[in-house]
Amino acid sequence: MSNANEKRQAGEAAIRYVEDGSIVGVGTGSTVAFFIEALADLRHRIQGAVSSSEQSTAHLTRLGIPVLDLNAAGPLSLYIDGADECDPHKRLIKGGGAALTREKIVAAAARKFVCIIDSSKQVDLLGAFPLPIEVIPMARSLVAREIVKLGGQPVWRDGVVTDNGNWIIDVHGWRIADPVALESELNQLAGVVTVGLFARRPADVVLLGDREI
Ligand SMILES: O=C[C@H](O)[C@H](O)[C@H](O)COP(=O)(O)O
Repeated sequence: MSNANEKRQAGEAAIRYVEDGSIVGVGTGSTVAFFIEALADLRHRIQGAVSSSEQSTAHLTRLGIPVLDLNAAGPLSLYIDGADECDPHKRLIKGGGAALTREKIVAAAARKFVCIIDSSKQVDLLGAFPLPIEVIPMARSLVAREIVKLGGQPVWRDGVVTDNGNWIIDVHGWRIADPVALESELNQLAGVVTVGLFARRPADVVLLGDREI
C-alpha cells in the first residue's frame, strides 16, 4: 500500500477516538489533512478544534470547523497529529513542517495523544530524520555551535519562518539512543524554543494506517 493510502487510512481511523461534544486538538501535516477532512463530517457533533498551526487553522476554517483558542478551551481530551519518525516506545521526531512548538503545546494540554503515521515513519532508533529545533533568530549561530559540541551537524532551514516568527535548525547525524535525555539537554540551551523530540511526552496511541501498533 502506498504511503498516501496509509496516511488516509490513519487520518480516517483516528475519527473513532473523537467524542461527541468535545474540543479536539489538531496537529499539522499531510496525514492530519486527511483527519481534518474526515472531522468535517462530524463538525456538528463537536464543539470545535484547537489548532497547532496557521496551515491547519485555514483548513479547519475552510471546512466549517470552529477553531478555538487553547486558553479558552482548557484541558483537551484528545490530540491527533502525525510524525516524521516514531520508535517502538511511541517517542517521536516532529517538526518537518515547522509546526513543532504549537504541536508540543497542544499535545501537552491533551489527555490522550493519538499519533497517525504511515509505515515510512516507523524506526527502531530516532535520528535518521534530521531533528528540527525551533530557535530565536538571534540565537541561531549560538545554538548551532552548541549542537556541534554535542556531535550533531546543524543545518539552518534557510527561508523558513515559523508561525511564531522563529527559525528552524535541522540536526543531521544523530542516532538518538536516549531521546528523553537529549530532549532535556537541548531544552536547556539558551535560544532554543522547542526541540522536535516528543519523548518526555510520547504518543499514547500510534495508528499505522488503520491499525493500532
Ligand atoms: O511540523 C510538522 C509536523 O510535526 C508533522 O506532524 C510532521 O512533519 C508529519 O507530517 P506529514 O504527516 O506531512 O508527514
